[in-house]
Amino acid sequence: MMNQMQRILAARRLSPSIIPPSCFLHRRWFSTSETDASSRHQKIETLEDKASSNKSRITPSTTSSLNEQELAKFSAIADTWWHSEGPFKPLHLMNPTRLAFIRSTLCRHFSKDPSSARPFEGLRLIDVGCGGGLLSEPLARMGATVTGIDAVDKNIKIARLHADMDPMTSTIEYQCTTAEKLVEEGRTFDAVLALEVIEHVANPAEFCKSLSALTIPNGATILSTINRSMRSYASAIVAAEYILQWLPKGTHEWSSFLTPEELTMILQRTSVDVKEMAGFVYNPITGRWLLSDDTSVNFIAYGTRKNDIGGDI
Ligand SMILES: C[S@@+](CC[C@H](N)C(=O)[O-])C[C@H]1O[C@@H](n2cnc3c(N)ncnc32)[C@H](O)[C@@H]1O
Ligand SMILES: [Mg+2]
Repeated sequence: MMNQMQRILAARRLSPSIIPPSCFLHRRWFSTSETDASSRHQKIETLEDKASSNKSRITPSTTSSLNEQELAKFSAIADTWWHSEGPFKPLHLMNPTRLAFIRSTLCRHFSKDPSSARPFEGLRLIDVGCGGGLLSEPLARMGATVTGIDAVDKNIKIARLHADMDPMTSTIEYQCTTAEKLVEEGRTFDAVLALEVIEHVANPAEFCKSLSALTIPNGATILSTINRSMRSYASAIVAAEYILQWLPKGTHEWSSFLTPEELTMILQRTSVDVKEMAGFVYNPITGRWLLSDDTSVNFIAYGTRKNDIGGDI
């Protein structure tokens, strides 16, 4: 019998029919100066041409993913990464739920035993935008060889200090750098994860291009973010920042959010096929996050990187 997780994942398996027409594209997929329809259209075609003419090798991104204003927000609260009641409380609470999705999808993808204590043994994972290492640490405990990168040096210092307190996590390679720089260095990983990062980068399409280039052919890519919906405005911004004050005011820009369809399309253009998606739903009574098929606010996506000859695993 299917358990709840399997049912959700099966329900969210994506078909190409959900890909929206280009008229629904969000302006932030493209550089902010290019807002007129014709230049947008040209940019889509250029991306498509590149994708089809060079499926096997994604050219490194020439655009920086850094948004200095966003980075300053994280730098200002870097000391609080491991305060479970501080500004990162929602991420602490979300961790078991997102790890359940990651364990389930990566174990299936790499034919690993999900009931093993160290199912990720032998896998090289990168946690892009790792912050203080909330995700990198459990991934290392699950046996993965983990690289954690973040554009904020203070975050990396905190992450390293914290990881060094436990021999299981002291093996994590932390670096203050960006995905695009690692692409230039020719680094690749079995799986690339970027959780709650894309809504803070300067150019989501270029950022995804770098994530794809960091993923080995037939590897896995996992991203989580916040949907651009009326519900997310009410809960992720009004409630979380102004009413409950879980997050500092101004943490999120609603217009920077991507819908699941937009994220799917961006990833598809960078040779990553989104296979599964799930929503995270907060239960205010239990104080827990649950995996759900409701992707209207928080959601997570798992995709596979096409292989060099254009096929899929
Ligand atoms: C909301 S936090 C998420 C942290 C971590 N991924 C997690 O979920 O626990 C976003 C992180 O992304 C980092 N970041 C933002 N833009 C980045 C970029 N272009 N390259 C690398 N890191 C970035 C920030 O410094 C911050 O630590
Ligand atoms: Mg965020």
